[in-house]
Amino acid sequence: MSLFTEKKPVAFVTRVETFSACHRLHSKQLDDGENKRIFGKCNNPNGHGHNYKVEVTVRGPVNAVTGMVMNVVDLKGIINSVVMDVMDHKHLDYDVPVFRDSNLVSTTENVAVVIFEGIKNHLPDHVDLHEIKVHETEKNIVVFRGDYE
Ligand SMILES: Nc1nc2c(c(=O)[nH]1)N=C([C@H](O)[C@H](O)COP(=O)(O)OP(=O)(O)OP(=O)(O)O)CN2
Ligand SMILES: [Zn+2]
Repeated sequence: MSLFTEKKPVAFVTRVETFSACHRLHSKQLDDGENKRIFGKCNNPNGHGHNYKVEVTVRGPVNAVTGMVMNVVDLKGIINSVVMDVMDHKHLDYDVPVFRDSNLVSTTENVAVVIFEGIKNHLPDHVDLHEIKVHETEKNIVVFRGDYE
């Protein structure tokens, strides 16, 4: 079988970016005691910071002419506008509208969901957003693939 003559290969492409941000785990839906009990030291009003690593993985057919699912330069531009411009060197709870103006707690789970929802509609029609992986620390990592219960 020769390449591309019978079936189009489908590939996954990942772009990695890092950003620095601070936050505090605190739910507006809970009182101070419950916040302290659930979030412990992470509820400290002074907040704390992380160097987040975000892996954005898209899935699509490899174009027979360009050899690409999509140009990673274009993917980088999308990540810059959705993630870097919005979250880098920011306080997630006070500076990022989706957290500031809602009841969302700035957990890594919610950061991953926010990034997924922000990126998915910017992709070309033939490309799907497969996965967002957010490393809050080297030990704490969350994956979101767009699944809802
Ligand atoms: N399910 C989640 N649990 C926690 C999250 C989260 O996003 N999702 N986040 C935190 C805190 O933000 C905290 O920064 C991480 O806590 P921790 O792992 O305790 O961080 P340390 O660096 O202190 O960990 P060490 O064990 O000392 O290395 C908490 N929970
Ligand atoms: Zn934290």
